[in-house]
Amino acid sequence: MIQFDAVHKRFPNGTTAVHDLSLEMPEGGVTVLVGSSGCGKTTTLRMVNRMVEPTSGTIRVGGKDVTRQDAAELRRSIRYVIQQAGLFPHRTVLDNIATVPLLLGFSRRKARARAAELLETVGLAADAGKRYPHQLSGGQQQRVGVARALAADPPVLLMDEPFGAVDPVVRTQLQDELLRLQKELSKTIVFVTHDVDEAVRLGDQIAIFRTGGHLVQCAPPAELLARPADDFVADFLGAERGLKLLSLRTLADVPQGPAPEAGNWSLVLDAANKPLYWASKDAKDTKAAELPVRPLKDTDSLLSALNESIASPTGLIARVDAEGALTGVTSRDDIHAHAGQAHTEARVAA
Ligand SMILES: Nc1ncnc2c1ncn2[C@@H]1O[C@H](COP(=O)(O)OP(=O)(O)OP(=O)(O)O)[C@@H](O)[C@H]1O
Repeated sequence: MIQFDAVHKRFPNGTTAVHDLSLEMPEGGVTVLVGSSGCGKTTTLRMVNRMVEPTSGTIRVGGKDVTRQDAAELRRSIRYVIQQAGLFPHRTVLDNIATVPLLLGFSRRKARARAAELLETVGLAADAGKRYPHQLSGGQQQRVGVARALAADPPVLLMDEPFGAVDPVVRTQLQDELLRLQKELSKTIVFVTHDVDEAVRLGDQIAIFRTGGHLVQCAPPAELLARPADDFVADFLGAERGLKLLSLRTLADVPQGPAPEAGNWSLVLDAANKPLYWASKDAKDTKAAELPVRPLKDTDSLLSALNESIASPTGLIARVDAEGALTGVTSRDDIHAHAGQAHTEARVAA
């Protein structure tokens, strides 16, 4: 657990970057810091491992006041991942990752073996290890950055806009990878981002700051979206807050029925019962004789389901199991009803 208790940071030029911050970041959870530019997110992050010293107040990691600990030692148990990955350009990827195990006293052979393992952990092919950072894409470099941070097996990871410099598709992949890793490793992660969707996706709790280093609200994503503390938070989360909330709910609880003949349309399956497309039985409708179907699994979100039900010519979504075989269909009305219920529940729980 990381605890901020009445922490204040005023820089020598008179700027107050963080104002009277009291905040708990639970062990093994992801706390995301968001807010407008210059609101003190990075300063907050950097105070955890003493890259910036607070002017007053106390920060404890695992119950220990950070100012009473040796800064170098502290930084070994708290790794820092930044946007451009911060790799050494003249060292191979493997050597970049092995840097930390070497510092920790591993032999060269063991350090490289550990680095090779980590390369695999973050989803990179073994041959990427022989390349130099500039020979990798931005997304791959970012994975190397994460692998290097994990090399010391630190209990705490500080991540400052780590996925800010990659395109949206790669960004989603990196977020998936982080969520997968986090399920296995349960690190205490503090993550700074400008992207509300990223915050909702990754955060166990989200702390929203406003200019002057004021914490406005800290809550789990569903609570924040259902009950923003004030207009600032509501504006920050955006007009589609309701839809964002649906991204947190899965289809698992939504009932499904057998695939009916839906008006002029029927769902065509292959031999393994996998949905292929919607087929029109109307001979005049030749232009739209076949329309694509995007089947969804129980783990898909209510937001994807809503989206798909709007796109579907029948208003029905096809539900499949892990192998992709049809399990049933769900109507747009059922999805709407569940979407409404998700909102009511979130408001009541908040
Ligand atoms: N070393 C410094 N000296 C003086 N002022 C600083 C220093 N570092 C940061 N600041 C100021 O403190 C405030 C908070 O900065 P910080 O970098 O923590 O904000 P941020 O929320 O991370 O911003 P961004 O989203 O733009 O990265 C800003 O007004 C910034 O200009």
